[in-house]
Amino acid sequence: MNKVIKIVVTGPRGKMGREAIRMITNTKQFQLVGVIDRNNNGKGLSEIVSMEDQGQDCSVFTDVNQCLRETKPDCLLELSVADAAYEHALAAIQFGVRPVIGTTGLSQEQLADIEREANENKIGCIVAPNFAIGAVLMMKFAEMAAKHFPDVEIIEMHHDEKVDAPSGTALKTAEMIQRQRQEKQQGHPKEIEKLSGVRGGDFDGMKIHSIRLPGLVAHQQVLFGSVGETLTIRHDSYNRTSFMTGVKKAVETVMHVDSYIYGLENILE
Ligand SMILES: NC(=O)C1=CN([C@@H]2O[C@H](COP(=O)(O)OP(=O)(O)OC[C@H]3O[C@@H](n4cnc5c(N)ncnc54)[C@H](OP(=O)(O)O)[C@@H]3O)[C@@H](O)[C@H]2O)C=CC1
Ligand SMILES: O=C(O)C1=N[C@H](C(=O)O)C[C@H](O)C1
Repeated sequence: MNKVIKIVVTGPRGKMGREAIRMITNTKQFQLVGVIDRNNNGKGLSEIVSMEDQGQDCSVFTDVNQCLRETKPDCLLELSVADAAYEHALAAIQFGVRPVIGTTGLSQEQLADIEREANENKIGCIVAPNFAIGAVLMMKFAEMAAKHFPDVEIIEMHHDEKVDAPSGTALKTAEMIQRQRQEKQQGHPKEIEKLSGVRGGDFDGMKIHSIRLPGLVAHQQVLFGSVGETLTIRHDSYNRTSFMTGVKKAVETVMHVDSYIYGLENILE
């Protein structure tokens, strides 16, 4: 019989935190042992979120070290904001707890620190800018296409409560495309922006555009252009259950690895 995986979730009142708690509660081999919330220290989870369809109650902690010391989890599922995620992940590694980080917006330096600490301490750690399987495929397909189409623009579209722009997915997509694409500065060399920012953000010569609107969840198009043709690769998350298959896979996998992994594509068969 598989051992039960004990999990601490950060950001439990958030959109992803609530969805993840629901998934954990409904997964036999997972056990929610604590949550980390910047408010509500000492309360019970049922006092801060609706437990309608959720069975497991647990304690709420504000201090990450106290939480990890008292609950002794196997895995910390990080779903809050970048700076808190950085602090939580480093603390988890020090306690021998494996982080699964879905939070986006961490700097390259923050990610490099987490990678170094995980590898030096031989603690499994998975950072996944997007847990949706379709989004991972979109990124892989875009990487394949970039070999043949060096002209590319990324348009990511999210709900207007999102704090980081561009999205973690857009950045990861650009990084994957960069690995295959021959170096190119796109557009007209004498292009003039008559309205500042109108051409989007520049990532190694390709453009990323971020749209924020109520009604959206998480969507991305990768557009490639060539002579007389375009190719559009698009993914849509219509709700946050779309991320849960990937979260589950990452939590299961992190228990069997002893180093840092960046991107869900590296753990999918
Ligand atoms: N990898 C993936 O597939 C996905 C990743 N995400 C990422 O997950 C993260 C969370 O997204 P989402 O749930 O939509 O966001 P929400 O804003 O709904 O939730 C964020 C949670 O983090 C808490 N929080 C905010 N600031 C801090 C802080 N300084 N310390 C501790 N906790 C804090 C908030 O509490 P409070 O109410 O007190 O502010 C809230 O509970 C984002 O980075 C998002 O980009 C989202 C979807 C999918
Ligand atoms: O904030 C979100 O909602 C999402 N964030 C992640 C990102 O920044 O890419 C993943 C997904 O796009 C939803």
